[in-house]
Amino acid sequence: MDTLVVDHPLVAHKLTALRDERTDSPTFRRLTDELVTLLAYEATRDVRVTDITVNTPLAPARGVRLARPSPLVVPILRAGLGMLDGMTRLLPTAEVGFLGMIRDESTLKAQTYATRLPDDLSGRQCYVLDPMLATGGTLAAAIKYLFERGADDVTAVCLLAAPEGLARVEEEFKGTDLPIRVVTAAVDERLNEHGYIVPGLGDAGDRLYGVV
Ligand SMILES: O=P(O)(O)OC[C@H]1O[C@H](OP(=O)(O)OP(=O)(O)O)[C@H](O)[C@@H]1O
Ligand SMILES: O=c1cc[nH]c(=O)[nH]1
Ligand SMILES: [Mg+2]
Repeated sequence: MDTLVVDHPLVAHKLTALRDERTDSPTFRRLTDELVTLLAYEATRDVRVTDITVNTPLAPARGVRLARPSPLVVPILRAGLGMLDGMTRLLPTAEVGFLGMIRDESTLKAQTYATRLPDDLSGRQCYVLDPMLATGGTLAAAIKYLFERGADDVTAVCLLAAPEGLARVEEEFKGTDLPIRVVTAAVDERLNEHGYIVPGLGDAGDRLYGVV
């Protein structure tokens, strides 16, 4: 598994504002959207393209277009929804599939409560969106699900990751040669006793959409 921490002053600036407990929901949603666009630029560095030629008003020019089948973007509900627009702004022709997952806050185990994805993901490049990679249980289950359906390349785009979560995902897929990448704005210090990322930014879903 490859991990890329996007080192850029604009990313750091927006992430700092996102962490601030005084940031309200509308601002949190806007900052998430802006941050994802910056992360998506790095996350799509290996997006597959096909060589094509177009005619300019002067002459033929060689270039590329996104290869088919188009990439599949998979936000993990609920918090991952806050990242969808920022990602599809860069990949407007991508298809979007949905995975609804929630972590049981007493056992910290992830449960899947909704799936809406193509059955056959053979040959698909997938981009999983979830702001928080904490224990890694949610992301590991999501990646497993996509590979079981035939995906051959998965990139996860996160806002924050914990070292424990990165180690867990790495461990789960150790010994396989499945291409997995995690792109994140930062790797924080640790998890606390409740499985929250410290210093983190709190509960991303609640900060985006309110406490339910
Ligand atoms: O790495 P893990 O320990 O599995 O935790 C991370 C998960 O927790 C959060 O979702 P949550 O379960 O709070 O659902 P929500 O998006 O509906 O708030 C977050 O968005 C991840 O999906
Ligand atoms: O820090 C954390 C951990 C899990 N889920 C969140 O939203 N935040
Ligand atoms: Mg939540």
